Amino acid sequence: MAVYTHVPAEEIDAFLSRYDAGRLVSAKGIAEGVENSNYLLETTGADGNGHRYILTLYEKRVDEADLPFFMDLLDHLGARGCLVPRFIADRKGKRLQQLGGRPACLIEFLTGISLTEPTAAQARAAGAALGQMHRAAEGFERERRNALDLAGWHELAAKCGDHFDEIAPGLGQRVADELTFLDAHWPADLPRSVIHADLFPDNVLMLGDEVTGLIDFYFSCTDIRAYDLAVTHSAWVFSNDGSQFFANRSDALMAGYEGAHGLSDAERAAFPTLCRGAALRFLLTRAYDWINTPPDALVTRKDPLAYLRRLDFYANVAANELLSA
Ligand SMILES: Nc1ncnc2c1ncn2[C@@H]1O[C@H](COP(=O)(O)OP(=O)(O)OP(=O)(O)O)[C@@H](O)[C@H]1O
Ligand SMILES: N[C@@H](CCO)C(=O)O
Repeated sequence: MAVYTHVPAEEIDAFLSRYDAGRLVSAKGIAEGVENSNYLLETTGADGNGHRYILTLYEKRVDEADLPFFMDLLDHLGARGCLVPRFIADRKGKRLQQLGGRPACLIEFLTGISLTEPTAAQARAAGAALGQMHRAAEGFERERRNALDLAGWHELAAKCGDHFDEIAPGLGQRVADELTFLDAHWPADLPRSVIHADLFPDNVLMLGDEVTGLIDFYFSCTDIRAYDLAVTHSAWVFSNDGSQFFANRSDALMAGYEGAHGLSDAERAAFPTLCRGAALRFLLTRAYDWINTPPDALVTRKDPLAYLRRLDFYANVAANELLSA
């Protein structure tokens, strides 16, 4: 589920009256996602022909002060041909509103479905879309620190403290050892740019093998560009529980990215380490949520061990198994 804030239809209709968007026909809470409250709105449309929008109410992890960064980024990417949803302005030009006591935005609806089990062809298309996004991001001047960088992982690990071993015996020591490895090996001088930082299959809308939209930029930030590919790799090329690695998906994702953007020798050399960092990042956020979300909460907790398995894989794999020729 992801509707934390329930807003009556009359309030949504009144909210819509500030926009050239028509009147509300229906509002449905969207079950997918865990971070924010999302509604799919059907309206009569400004021209009476009917229109769909996404209404997002920002919950715990999105800081309202960051929203202008995300808005400017999606404007920049959209203007350069990326299929990303724009934030819609009301008649006074305002895009950030308040609704149900939360910061709220009306957002362009994109068609397509989120995948749960991508094929190799779909992984190739996702790799290409990420590469195109990185190209389109060139020249974007704004910066946002990645709160979930190596320093952030240390902070998160310290917050989980003794609770790691409640998830799996020995997990605390494994995380500590991995942080020691990454402190010693994390690359310092690779190209940086704005990155998506969470391009999981559920954040890529597709029709068949074609990407129709990249969504959920709420972790986007400035960091090592190839780390974005490592995050995407960790999310697209394993079974959900992390126990199986699919070489065909991995080769396709990497080939898709290389065709659209390319990797330097230094980025290729650092790629296995970047993947270890990506696996640790999601292991840590999932472990933190696991420890801090009651088992009977409405939201489904994501399994941290699915990312421990990926971490083990990346720590042992030969680099050439990850990098297509
Ligand atoms: N612009 C859009 N167009 C069409 N559907 C969208 C759009 N934005 C969101 N959705 C739908 O809403 C769902 C949840 O959106 P989103 O992933 O942004 O939520 P979230 O709570 O921020 O999620 P997450 O847990 O992935 O961080 C998506 O899986 C998708 O089905
Ligand atoms: N993509 C994240 C959750 C949302 O950021 C995960 O699967 O852990």
